[in-house]
Amino acid sequence: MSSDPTVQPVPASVERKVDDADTTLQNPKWAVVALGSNLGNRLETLQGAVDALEDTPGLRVKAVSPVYETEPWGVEPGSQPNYLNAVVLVKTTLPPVSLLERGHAIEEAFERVRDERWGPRTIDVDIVSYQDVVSDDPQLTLPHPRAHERAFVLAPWHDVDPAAELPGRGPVTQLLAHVGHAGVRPRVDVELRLPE
Ligand SMILES: Nc1ncnc2c1ncn2[C@@H]1O[C@H](COP(=O)(O)OP(=O)(O)OP(=O)(O)O)[C@@H](O)[C@H]1O
Ligand SMILES: Nc1nc2c(c(=O)[nH]1)N=C(CO)CN2
Repeated sequence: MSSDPTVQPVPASVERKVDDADTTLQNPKWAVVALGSNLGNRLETLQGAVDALEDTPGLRVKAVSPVYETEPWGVEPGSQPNYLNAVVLVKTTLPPVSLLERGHAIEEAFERVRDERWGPRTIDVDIVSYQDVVSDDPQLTLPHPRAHERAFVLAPWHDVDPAAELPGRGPVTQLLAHVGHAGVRPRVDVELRLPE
């Protein structure tokens, strides 16, 4: 019994939202993040992005792939410098859109300039997949709509998780066998550190 007029009942919709948030916080999800750089000190920038991801509240970097030297995909051959690419496996309590926002903030921190489609960039942070979420929202399409055709994503991902599957597309092993390794080669002379 409450006679205090300032105590309002909590609406069921608010209770549900709080419960959902609690469930998310107790239930970290796996996500796969692809990193690419073809301007500036590419390796330093990739490491900076890995460290910035790890510095994110609610996110832990669980695995960092080998680094690949890759030919620019989707543009005129020779029109851009080669990329360094890598893939990072993370466990996070952030919802997908917050993970995307964090990726954009990291791109901004590295002064990425967006002018042309698939233009050269200091850093690109793409959300390849978020658990088994499938979404065709253009702001955040999951899995990434072009990941299945990109050896520069599939090869490093396969290295850190050979049993991985791309939701709706199938096992990464099969997708990689289909696209082949042309234009991507492991850079065994360099590596990214898994933050401590
Ligand atoms: N899975 C995703 N990961 C990252 N961005 C996404 C994703 N799905 C949709 N987007 C949207 O795509 C927009 C453009 O992203 P970006 O500039 O990184 O594209 P891009 O890297 O040049 O090309 P691509 O999308 O082919 O990798 C972003 O602002 C973002 O809202
Ligand atoms: N090799 C390579 N090519 C690309 C890359 C990339 O990361 N690596 N990213 C692109 C836009 O996301 C377009 N083309």
